[in-house]
This record gives sequence, structure tokens and C-alpha cells, in this order.
Amino acid sequence: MQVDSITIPVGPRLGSKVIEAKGITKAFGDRLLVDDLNFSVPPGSVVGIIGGNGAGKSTLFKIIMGQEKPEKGELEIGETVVPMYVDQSRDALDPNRTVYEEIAEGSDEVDLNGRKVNTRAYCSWYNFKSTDQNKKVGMLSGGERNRLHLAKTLKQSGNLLLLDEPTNDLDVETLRCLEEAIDNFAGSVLIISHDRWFLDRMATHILAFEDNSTAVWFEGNFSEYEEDRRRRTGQIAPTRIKFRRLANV
Ligand SMILES: Nc1ncnc2c1ncn2[C@@H]1O[C@H](COP(=O)(O)OP(=O)(O)OP(=O)(O)O)[C@@H](O)[C@H]1O
Repeated sequence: MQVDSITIPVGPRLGSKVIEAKGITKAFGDRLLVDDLNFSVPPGSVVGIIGGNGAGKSTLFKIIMGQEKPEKGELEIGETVVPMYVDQSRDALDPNRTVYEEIAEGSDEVDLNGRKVNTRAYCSWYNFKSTDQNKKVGMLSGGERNRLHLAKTLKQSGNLLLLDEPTNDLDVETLRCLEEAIDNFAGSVLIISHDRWFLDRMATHILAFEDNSTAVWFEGNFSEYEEDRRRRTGQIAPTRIKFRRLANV
């Protein structure tokens, strides 16, 4: 079967309030990741989250999911919000299970918000042909692992999709399907990505972790953000982040 469709099962309709960050400050030890972060995610938006390695992007997802607490400020989640998120950590995917077992979770049908799809057919949406479905998770390449992670994330139904580097090592066919699925998704999407071309096509907003523990909210795609940053600072997007010390807050 060809990968011709990835459908993201949409959950309840999103209300006007999705996520509102008010004066969030997050630090680990004396390292201040972000200071006074403020933003409001509109319903139906696709927010690209960018910034150098270790800037705090994944930590923001953990704050949204309630797995980390900010030192200061509040993150309000709208009452209608149903998040779709699968942790990227090693423990989220069992290396001894096969791809099929990991996706099936004991059932030969996947329930996409009421639409039942045969699990083997569902695996093939993510380009896992029959023999690949028997591969052990521990033996997968980066691209295969990423597809498995997507398949598990997009099995859940919801209206706030959190994706961490979804395009890493992804084949063009799956990438095209993913882009179409995001385009057709009625909820809001937060995407951590270093892939500027993907963000240019998809993002309606950018949240950029810049230097000095500052994060900037911008309405527009990646190129427009970059243009704005150039105007503001005379620099292009940061590659290595400089942090402030917590004592300087
Ligand atoms: N639980 C923790 N305790 C202490 N330090 C942590 C913890 N979690 C993350 N960090 C540190 O905080 C910083 C931000 O981590 P985070 O994973 O949020 O970055 P990121 O922007 O997602 O980076 P990358 O693009 O490399 O994945 C890193 O320096 C990381 O080592």
C-alpha cells in the first residue's frame, strides 16, 4: 500500500482560548532558559518553535503538558484543549517491541476518533510495509523511528498537536502527507523544528528562543520572522544560544 493519506483525528472543537503564557520564567539550576515569556496561541494556528540546541524548546512542551513547572508566571490552557503528545524520550518507545506491536498496543484496529482502521493499514500510512512492521524498535533508523513516533502521536485524537522535530530524516513522501494532514487539521499545532523550508510552508506564527533568555512571538512564517529579526538586530537566526545567569533576572 502506498502512503497516500495521513489523517489526524480531530477531537472536540477548540474554543477561543488555547494556550496563554503570562510572564513565564524557567531555569535549571542557575541557568535561565527563558525569562518573561508571553504569548497566546490562536485557535487553528501552526506555531513553529525555533532556537538553538538546548534553548528550552522541549522544556516548553513539558511545561504545557504539566511535566515541568515554571519558576515564575502562569501557563493557562483553555478548557476545550485536548493535547496530542508523545514524549521523545527513549522510554516512550520500547526497543524490544516490533513496530506493529508498538503501534497496535494490543489491538488489530486503530480507533481514530470513531473511525476504525486496520492496524496494518494504519502502519502503511507511515510507510511501514509488511516486513518493516516486524522490525524491532531498537533496530530502527532515525527516519523510521520518527515515523513510528508520528504514528503513535497521530493515533490520539485531540485539538492541540505537539510535534518535536517531526521532519528529521523523514522521506519526502511521508513529509508531503504530514504537511497535508496538518493543513487539514482543524486544531492548533505547535512544532519544534530546525527545518526552515517546512516552517516556511506550514507556520502561521513563530516562537523564537533568541539570545539572553528571551523568546520572541512573531506572526508570520520563518522567512518573515528572519527578515524581522534582521531588521531588529542586524543578525540572522541564532545558532548557538547565550543564556543569562539566574542571578541577573
Ligand atoms: N530536568 C532537567 N534538569 C536539568 N537540566 C535540564 C533538564 N531538562 C533539560 N535541561 C537542560 O535545559 C536545557 C534546555 O533543554 P531542552 O531539551 O528544553 O532544549 P531544546 O531547545 O529542546 O534543545 P534541542 O534542540 O537540543 O532538543 C538544556 O541545556 C538541557 O540540558
